[in-house]
Amino acid sequence: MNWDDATAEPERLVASAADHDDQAVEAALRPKDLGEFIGQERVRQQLDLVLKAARQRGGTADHVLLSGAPGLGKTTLSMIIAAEMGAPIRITSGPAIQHAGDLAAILSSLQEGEVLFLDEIHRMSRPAEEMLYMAMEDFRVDVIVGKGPGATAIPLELPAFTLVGATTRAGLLPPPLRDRFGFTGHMEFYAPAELERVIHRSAGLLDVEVDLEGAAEIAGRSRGTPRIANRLLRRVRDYAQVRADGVITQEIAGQALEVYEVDARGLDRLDRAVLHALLKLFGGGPVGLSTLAVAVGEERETVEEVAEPFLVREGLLARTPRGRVATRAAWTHLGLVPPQGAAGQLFGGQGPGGQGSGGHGPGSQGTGGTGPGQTGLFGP
Ligand SMILES: Nc1ncnc2c1ncn2[C@@H]1O[C@H](COP(=O)(O)OP(=O)(O)OP(=O)(O)O)[C@@H](O)[C@H]1O
Ligand SMILES: [Mg+2]
Repeated sequence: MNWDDATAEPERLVASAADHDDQAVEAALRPKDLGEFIGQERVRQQLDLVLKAARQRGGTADHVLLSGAPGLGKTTLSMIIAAEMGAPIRITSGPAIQHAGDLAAILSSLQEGEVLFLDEIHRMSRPAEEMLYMAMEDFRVDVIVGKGPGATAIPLELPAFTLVGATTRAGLLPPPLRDRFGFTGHMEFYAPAELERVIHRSAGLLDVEVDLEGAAEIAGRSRGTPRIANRLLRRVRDYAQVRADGVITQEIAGQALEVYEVDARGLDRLDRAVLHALLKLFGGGPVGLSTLAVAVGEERETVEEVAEPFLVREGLLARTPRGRVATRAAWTHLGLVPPQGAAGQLFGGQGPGGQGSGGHGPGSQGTGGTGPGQTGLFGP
């Protein structure tokens, strides 16, 4: 399999970016209004107020910026904003707008009150971005006609519109752009119980039967991401249909995801290969990224950008100035016992496996430290 670049990521069942198959079904699975949208309580409540207030005033809603990891529902929410405002929506993306002229053409063709959804807004070109500042603030743009000393700026009035910008990297937005949004919603990863609701809802729409434990099993492996939950549900459905009576139970979900190599915590083959190398070959680290990548037989970038973010988020791996280090939870997760004196065993991490103050665990011999991370390399 090819993990070499970002485009390879969707080949993974646990990739957070949409693949071809997702695109085909996502439209059908998208919640249509705020009431149907699961989780993200804070963003949902705040947005509800913003939209209700705008409706009461009979005006257009303030510009909205949505930030968060792929697959958490930014596109879905932008469509909901338009639906709640009873407004049409125009969808485009930062990379599609390379020239200011492209943006001017879109803006000038908007209807009054229309929602303009600008996905990956952090990837817009500079000149387009500058044009957007004025458009957002004054509903006006200056279109430059001609070149050099003869160029003139022709002011163009725009209809009032609501810009909904989406980005996976809010930090990459220039402050002047960020400041022009009236409301910023930061989307968080979903709790397992919320993902269970997503799965039950999607199962209903896909006409699949799933019981409570079956949904919980899939939710636990979905990395906090509705898109992954929906994808795993579809794969488990296949298995249930071919190998069983079509009903998704805990047992069926577990068996199916074992076939697809997605483990109980949502790690796939690549994630486990990285952890396995770190633990078995380097005693838990610290080890440099390049060395680790060679051991896994992958590119440095693949390990760093594809596997590590989730491992770090899960508290299984830590990036330290001395190199990559496995946490206690990593040893537990792979069912391994840390060797004596390994640095990795002294790094507690925050994972559920990182208990280790009791003095009887495999990693707590010796030094009398009261908790993980207090001795050895990472001690005071
Ligand atoms: N809160 C939610 N409730 C139910 N389903 C959801 C929710 N959020 C997302 N989904 C489902 O997850 C899938 C992905 O959502 P969406 O396309 O909105 O993500 P995104 O944040 O725009 O991702 P990307 O950054 O890749 O564009 C959709 O099929 C949608 O139905
Ligand atoms: Mg999207």
